Amino acid sequence: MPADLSPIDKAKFVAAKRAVEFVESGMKLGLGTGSTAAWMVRCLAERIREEGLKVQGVPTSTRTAELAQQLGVPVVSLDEAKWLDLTIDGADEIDPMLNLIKGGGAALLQEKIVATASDQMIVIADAAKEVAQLGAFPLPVEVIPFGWQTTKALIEETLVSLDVLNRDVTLRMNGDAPLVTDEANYIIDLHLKRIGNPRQLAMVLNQIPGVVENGLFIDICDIVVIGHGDGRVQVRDINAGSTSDERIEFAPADNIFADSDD
Ligand SMILES: O=C(CO)[C@H](O)[C@H](O)COP(=O)(O)O
Repeated sequence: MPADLSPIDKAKFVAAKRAVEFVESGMKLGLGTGSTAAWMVRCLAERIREEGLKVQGVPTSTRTAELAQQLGVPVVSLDEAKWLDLTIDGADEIDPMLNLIKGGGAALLQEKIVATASDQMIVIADAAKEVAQLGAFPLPVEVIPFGWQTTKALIEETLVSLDVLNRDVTLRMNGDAPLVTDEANYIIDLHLKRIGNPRQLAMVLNQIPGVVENGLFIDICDIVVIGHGDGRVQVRDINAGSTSDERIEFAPADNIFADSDD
C-alpha cells in the first residue's frame, strides 16, 4: 500500500480492492461514483492490465466515465449493456439491513438506475459510513429545476405530514448557483438527523411532482465491504446472513493512484 495514503484512503482502498475480487471476466459492471468508487475503478483497471480481465463498465457519472476511460476500463452505456451482473459503488450511510443513503456526490439518479439494473450491488466504504439508523447524513433528493421552490415546499409539507421533527431542507449550491446534476437537475438536501421509516419516506418522496429520485437505496444492496486503515476488511452479505473478517495483502503499483484528485 503506498505509504503516503491517509488511513481513510487506505480503508477505502482495501474495501475497493476486496470488492473487485468479486469481478469475473465477461461481466458487465456498474461503476459507482465518489472517492471510494474511484479506488474501485483503479483496482479494476489494475486487474484489466495485469490479468487481461475482460469487462464492460457502465459509469454512473461523467466523473467516473472520464476516470474509467483514462485508465483503460472499457465503457458502454446502460442502453448498450441493458442488464448488469454487478454494480460496485460507495455510500454515505449504511444501516444494519444494508439500506443506504447515497447522493453525497450528486450522482444518485444514475447510481440508483444502474444499481437496480444489476443482479448484485456491492457497496464499498470505510467504517465511518456504518450507522445504526439512517439520517445523520442529509438525504439528497433530485428535483427538476422547473418549479423547484414549489417542489421544496411540497417536500416540507410531506415531512410535516409524516411527523418528522427535524426537517431543515436546503437547495444544494455550487458556489453562488444551484448545483446541477449530470441529468441537469437540482439536489435538495433533507437534514433529518434520523429517518424512522426509510422505506416509507423513499416511497412518499417519489410521489411528489418534481421529485425525480431520492437517495434512499432500500433492498438494493446485497453485500457491503467495509475497509479499515490497517488493511482489515469485513464482508457482510445480507442474503447469506454472513460476515467474514479478512485482511487484504497487496503490493499495487504506485502509479495506479496517480491519476486523479478524487
Ligand atoms: O453516492 C455517492 C455519489 O452520489 C457516493 O457513493 C457517496 O457520496 C460516497 O462517496 P465517497 O466514497 O466519496 O465517500
